[in-house]
Amino acid sequence: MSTTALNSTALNRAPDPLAEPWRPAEFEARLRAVGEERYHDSHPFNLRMHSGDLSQDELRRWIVNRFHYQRHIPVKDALITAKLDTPVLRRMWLRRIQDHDGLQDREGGIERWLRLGEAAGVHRETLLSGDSVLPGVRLAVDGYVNFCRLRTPLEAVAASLTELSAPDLMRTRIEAFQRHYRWIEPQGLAYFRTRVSQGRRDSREALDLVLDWARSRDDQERAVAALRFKCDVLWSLLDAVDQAGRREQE
Ligand SMILES: O=C(O)c1cc(C(=O)O)c2c(n1)C(=O)C(=O)c1cc(C(=O)O)[nH]c1-2
Repeated sequence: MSTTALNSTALNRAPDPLAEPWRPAEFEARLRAVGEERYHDSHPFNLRMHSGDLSQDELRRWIVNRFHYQRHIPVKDALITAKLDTPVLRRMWLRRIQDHDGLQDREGGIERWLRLGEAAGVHRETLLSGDSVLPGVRLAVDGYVNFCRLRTPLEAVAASLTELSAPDLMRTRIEAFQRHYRWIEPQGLAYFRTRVSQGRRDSREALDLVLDWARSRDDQERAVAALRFKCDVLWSLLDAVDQAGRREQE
């Protein structure tokens, strides 16, 4: 990611009241361009994952640290749900919480991630304790949760639009795991399989809301900036995981 790209995360810039809103197609293209430019599928750690270059320790470290992100997704979705003012919208967002938490014990995305850990030889107690979560990962996840706590519903929902790019990444990841990391038991990949269809549905719904809500140019620019910020969250998380591995090798 270039420095210019980082500096353009203009979350607090002054709005230009005279700026014309972008037409819906242009607005959508600008949102999608953010993902193409800075989604974490092109982070060096993900590239190494996909080409089979990660050691068992590195992959396990990623699973442990990514669990910190996973377990906070329903927390940030609860914060968003509290900002939505109709039953239809709250039901829509509540389903996301249920996708992760399940409707009962031993179900849902968090449980599937715990099983991914077990399939890779990481005890669920290790994941649940959170003891080995890296400081940079904690900060990145806190950043995302607090963003959704403090910003408008439009910005919080726009931040979730990284999920436009997630289903393709899930498919690449499943293939990479099957080819290069056969020591992980295949049933552990259920998390990623489930996210392909969930991510498609969630991102479609979120995109429709953002296109509908952001009518002024200022709102549209805020939505784009929110999505850039979220890309930075995912990128920083992987930076922390990547650097911990490099430190260990020194
Ligand atoms: O593994 C990934 O690369 C990845 C990325 C993202 C994303 O793009 O935000 C999510 C997920 N996974 C994921 O599993 C998930 O449940 C999820 C929820 C959200 C969100 O912001 O609401 N993003 C993502």
